[in-house]
Amino acid sequence: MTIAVLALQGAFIEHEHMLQKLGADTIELRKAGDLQKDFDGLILPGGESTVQGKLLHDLDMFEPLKEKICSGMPVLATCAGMILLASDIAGQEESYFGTLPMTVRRNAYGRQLGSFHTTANANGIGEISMTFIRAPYVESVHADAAGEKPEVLSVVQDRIVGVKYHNQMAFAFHPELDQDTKIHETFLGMIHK
Ligand SMILES: NC(=O)CC[C@H](N)C(=O)O
Repeated sequence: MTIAVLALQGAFIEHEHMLQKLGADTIELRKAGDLQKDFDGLILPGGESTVQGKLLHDLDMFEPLKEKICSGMPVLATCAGMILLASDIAGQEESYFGTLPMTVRRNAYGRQLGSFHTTANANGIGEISMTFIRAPYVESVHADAAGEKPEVLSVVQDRIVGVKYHNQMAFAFHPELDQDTKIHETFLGMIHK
């Protein structure tokens, strides 16, 4: 099983290490040509969504990646990655892939509480440790054209921080920075080879 990790900016190496620990092969997506390679799942890491969004367009990777997500490629998105998937970003005109019907709010915990650590439950995954770094949260999940809403997986401080919608799973925190491999294991379980 080969997982492609978007490696333009941010915390991608940590995802690769975690996947390798679980026995998956990894490749890095750095340029449009890398999208020709064979892979079974995609990771959109944390970092800075505005920078990642701009690079995706500049490098002509945006449309082909969006197509893969729309055609069912399993995706695990963390933090900035979650912002890239959201159909709506509060207070901001621009959105990116827009494949996950929800409104996210960026840098939503204020300056003082920009980074924090907690432990909470994620439905179907279990109790996990969560590291938030200038994290977004999900303000609301929306019904799609078929009337279906993303499943809320996790809530911290009354805010939605984990969702699943068909092939897309997104978290506001950084599971790759903790020892716990449960989220990555669950993601690999979404891939049927
Ligand atoms: N740790 C992160 O990925 C932070 C996300 C970042 N604040 C953004 O808006 O893109």
